[in-house]
Amino acid sequence: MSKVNGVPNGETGLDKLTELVSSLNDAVNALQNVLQDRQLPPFQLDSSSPHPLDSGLPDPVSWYARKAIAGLCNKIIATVQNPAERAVVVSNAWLLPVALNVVIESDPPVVDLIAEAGQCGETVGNLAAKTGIDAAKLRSILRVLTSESYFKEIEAGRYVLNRPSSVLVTGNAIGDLVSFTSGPSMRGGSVLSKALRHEGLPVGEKYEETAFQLYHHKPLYPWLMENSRYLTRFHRGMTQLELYMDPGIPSDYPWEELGEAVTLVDIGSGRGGLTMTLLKRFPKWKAILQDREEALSAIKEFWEKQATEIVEADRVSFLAQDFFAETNLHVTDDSPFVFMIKNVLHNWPDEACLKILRNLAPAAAPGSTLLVCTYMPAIPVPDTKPLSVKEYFNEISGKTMHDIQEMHLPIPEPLWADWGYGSAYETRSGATMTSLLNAAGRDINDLRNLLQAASWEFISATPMRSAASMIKAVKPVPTILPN
Ligand SMILES: C[S@@+](CC[C@H](N)C(=O)[O-])C[C@H]1O[C@@H](n2cnc3c(N)ncnc32)[C@H](O)[C@@H]1O
Repeated sequence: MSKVNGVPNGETGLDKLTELVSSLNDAVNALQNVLQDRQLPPFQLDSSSPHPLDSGLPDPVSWYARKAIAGLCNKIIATVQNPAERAVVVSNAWLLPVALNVVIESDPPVVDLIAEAGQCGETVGNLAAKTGIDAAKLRSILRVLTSESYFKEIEAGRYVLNRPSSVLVTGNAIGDLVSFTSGPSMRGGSVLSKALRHEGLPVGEKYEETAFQLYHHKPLYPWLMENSRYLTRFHRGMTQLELYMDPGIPSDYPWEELGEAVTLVDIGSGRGGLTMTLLKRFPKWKAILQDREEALSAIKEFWEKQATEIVEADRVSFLAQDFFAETNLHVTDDSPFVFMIKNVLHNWPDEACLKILRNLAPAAAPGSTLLVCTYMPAIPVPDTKPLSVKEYFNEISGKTMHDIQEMHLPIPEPLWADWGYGSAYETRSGATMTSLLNAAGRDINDLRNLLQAASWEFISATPMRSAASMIKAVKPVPTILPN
């Protein structure tokens, strides 16, 4: 099983590149079998229509096969490409967000003009005339995008929309989000290495300013308040993104195990879409949505529209609660509190997370459950028996997500240890939060330590068809020492 660079694998006799390509074939076969079994159309790059698997809840095999394929393709490129060439190409990767920003933010947006032109496509000359951008320079930027499979150049200088570029068209919430990530966020990130070096500060001193702040001279949230165009688009984008990146959260966590009648305390709830889904599913559940005072009226309005009967039955309450202040809630009936912190901790550095977690203490009786839904990049598990990609998909084929969770399978070789590029969304989210908010991506050990430091006992981490995992912790019951 052991492999040394360039030396054939002892068991299979395959060199690394052949092993990667054969694994890729196995992952593609697993995905194609799903398409066949479910009578779904083939994946098309050049069509501008979404594939049925681009939204909704995917089956487990296609969820993991797409991760594996992305990870393996990237490892194949890294294996064969000249490292010198790759280093220069990768270090120029800033051109990609910049090019996306050009086609979204031009007036009118280049992406809209190309979409409107339909199958005939639009020429760079017309795009230049309508946007005022120099044609030669625009073409140079568009080449960056076509080489990454955004748009197709059907003849010299004529472009059509394809599936990857279709989500950038105005009105699509993902385009809204990308206008922020490829613009203000990416510009903030450009000074991240300077911010990380703590330039000008004595050794050991903490750098409080984020990279975003260093660049924009304002922390993220005050900056967004002053740039309302981005604020609206950012919120719209984040809400929509959840549908693509977290489709499995309502179905993949064993919610029913929490009890027949519980009160879900949703901390930093936002609109509380997941909580709403759960209250609709479990008629005896209640919820307390906690958020900043200024966020509450929009949250209430959302519930009054989307879950009128739950609001009228008083099963939900809305509480202005700063999570940096102690929670003073008391259970008033026989529905114990279950605390949930979803997509919040990844925004904050450790000290702030500790405050948030410790502030639950007054309301958390011994034995209380806390669920933390957050990104949790995988880490190497050196002692596990390795599994090939083929074995992995044979094992999970036909199984439910619950069966797969129970199997505790390692990430298959040769994707060691984290699906590689297949988990790019999660790893990039962690580092983006470093740049925007001085937070950092946390693996299972970091989360365990954080919870323990706040007197919560880590119980389990459940993978879901989501970029996030669900961490369960409990408030320990104090042991009574015998006299
Ligand atoms: C990234 S959103 C997550 C929202 C929601 N939990 C979800 O999963 O979609 C972070 C939420 O934390 C809230 N928040 C930020 N600072 C807060 C504070 N100091 N106290 C309470 N809520 C806060 C924001 O208003 C926002 O709704």
